[in-house]
Amino acid sequence: MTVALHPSIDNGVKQGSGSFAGGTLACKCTDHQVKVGIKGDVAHNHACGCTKCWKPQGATFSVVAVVPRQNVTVLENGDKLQIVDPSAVIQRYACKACGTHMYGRIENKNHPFYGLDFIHPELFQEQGSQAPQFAAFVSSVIESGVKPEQMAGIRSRLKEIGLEPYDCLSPALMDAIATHVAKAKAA
Ligand SMILES: N[C@@H](CCC(=O)N[C@@H](CSCO)C(=O)NCC(=O)O)C(=O)O
Ligand SMILES: [Zn+2]
Ligand SMILES: [Zn+2]
Repeated sequence: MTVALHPSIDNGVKQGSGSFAGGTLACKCTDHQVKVGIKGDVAHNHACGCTKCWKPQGATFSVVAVVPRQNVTVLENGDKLQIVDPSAVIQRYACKACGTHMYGRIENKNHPFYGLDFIHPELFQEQGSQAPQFAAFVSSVIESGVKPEQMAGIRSRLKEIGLEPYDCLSPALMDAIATHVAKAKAA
């Protein structure tokens, strides 16, 4: 049986249009949906195996990307949003009724990713946003109950669909973090 990763990539990774102008994220409620407007395309879209990123029912990975925080606007039913864990680096705003994470925000101005919000592109009502580029925090799925002996199959399936598996972030993002830290130390 094929390993299930996430419904939006289990049948293969669908490439983005390359000209996605933005759209609206909607939560899973059947009425009074929380809606969040996003300007422009997402960046660094990836499958994430960490325990903190929101996954739809039954998924092993989340699919999460970043956008500039000024490109994120709560459009409807923002009163249903609450921060999942105020002590986390990424403050994830979730719908109180259905649990869907609508956006995650970093408030620490010294964090390498300050200024970027984390969103889940599968919640777009529109098609064409950037496709996932890699898989991050792959070993972390064990923390959610995946057996270590399943990891070879999971990594193999990720590679098969074109998502290189990493146990932290991609080399490019890890380099960006290290560069930020080095500059902060030098200052
Ligand atoms: N093993 C841990 C890893 C959690 C973790 O460090 N997650 C990253 C990536 S989330 C999006 O890629 C992170 O930056 N977390 C900060 C936060 O979640 O606030 C686990 O699985 O929990
Ligand atoms: Zn909801
Ligand atoms: Zn994550």
